[in-house]
Amino acid sequence: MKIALLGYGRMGKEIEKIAISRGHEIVIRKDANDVIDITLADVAIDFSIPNSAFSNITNCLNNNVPVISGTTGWLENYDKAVALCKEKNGGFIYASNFSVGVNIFFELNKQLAKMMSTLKEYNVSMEEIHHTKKLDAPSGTAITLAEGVIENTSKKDWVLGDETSEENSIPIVAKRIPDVPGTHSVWYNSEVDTIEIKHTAHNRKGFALGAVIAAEWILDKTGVFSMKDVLNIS
Ligand SMILES: NC(=O)C1=CN([C@@H]2O[C@H](COP(=O)(O)OP(=O)(O)OC[C@H]3O[C@@H](n4cnc5c(N)ncnc54)[C@H](OP(=O)(O)O)[C@@H]3O)[C@@H](O)[C@H]2O)C=CC1
Ligand SMILES: O=C(O)C1=N[C@H](C(=O)O)C[C@H](O)C1
Repeated sequence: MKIALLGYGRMGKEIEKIAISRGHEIVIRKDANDVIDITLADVAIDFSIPNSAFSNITNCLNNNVPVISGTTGWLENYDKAVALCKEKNGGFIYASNFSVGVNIFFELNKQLAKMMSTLKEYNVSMEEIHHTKKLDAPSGTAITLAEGVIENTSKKDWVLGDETSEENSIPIVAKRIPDVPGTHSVWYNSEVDTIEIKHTAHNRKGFALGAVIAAEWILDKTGVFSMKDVLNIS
């Protein structure tokens, strides 16, 4: 499969290694100002920056190239990307986190939220820790975790910061520490105890492998999908 890497930074380079090891060819490596012909690729994988993800995705969909996006911090335009994908009968997957482990963790988080939903003595909060080069906060993964809690409890939204006076908001603390690939914790605190679930990425290989698996999976499909579809998690 001929792959376009839209974003050739930390993730683009990690994806390249895994894609080549699985027998694929990288035909485009695009950074900020590079002009490319996306039609050279069978599939595109976008791990770029918040300001460029949407234009990269629309370029793919307008040219009938299925696209996987892992870029975070651009979701104000997600619905427009979905609409364009449907209009063009294209293929599109966005995931805030492509690793198998985090996608299992997302399901665990939803199950736990369901179990905690009637226990009013517990307060839910979250923390995400990433490297200091990260542009967005909170992380896309933390937002997905918060959405999982909101779907299953009376919580209505999330706020960035360690405290909220809003009973219906989930506080998310974002910490930046050199070289941390990504650590996410969800806590339920009561006066008597704490329940904690935590996912720690040891490196970027899991994100990259998930993105390549998603690209292989979408090649012969049209529609808007999630990593849950790719991994067949029920
Ligand atoms: N969903 C997931 O599983 C994961 C998501 N991410 C997300 O992926 C994104 C990238 O992360 P990471 O690789 O660490 O970041 P990097 O900063 O290392 O890489 C981003 C790259 O995008 C390039 N870029 C800038 N503008 C454009 C453009 N218009 N088109 C294509 N590329 C462009 C930058 O080039 P230049 O240097 O020239 O500006 C840079 O090389 C982030 O949003 C991050 O949050 C990260 C890990 C996992
Ligand atoms: O920027 C990163 O590095 C990461 N970003 C994603 C996010 O915002 O959740 C996924 C992963 O945690 C690494």
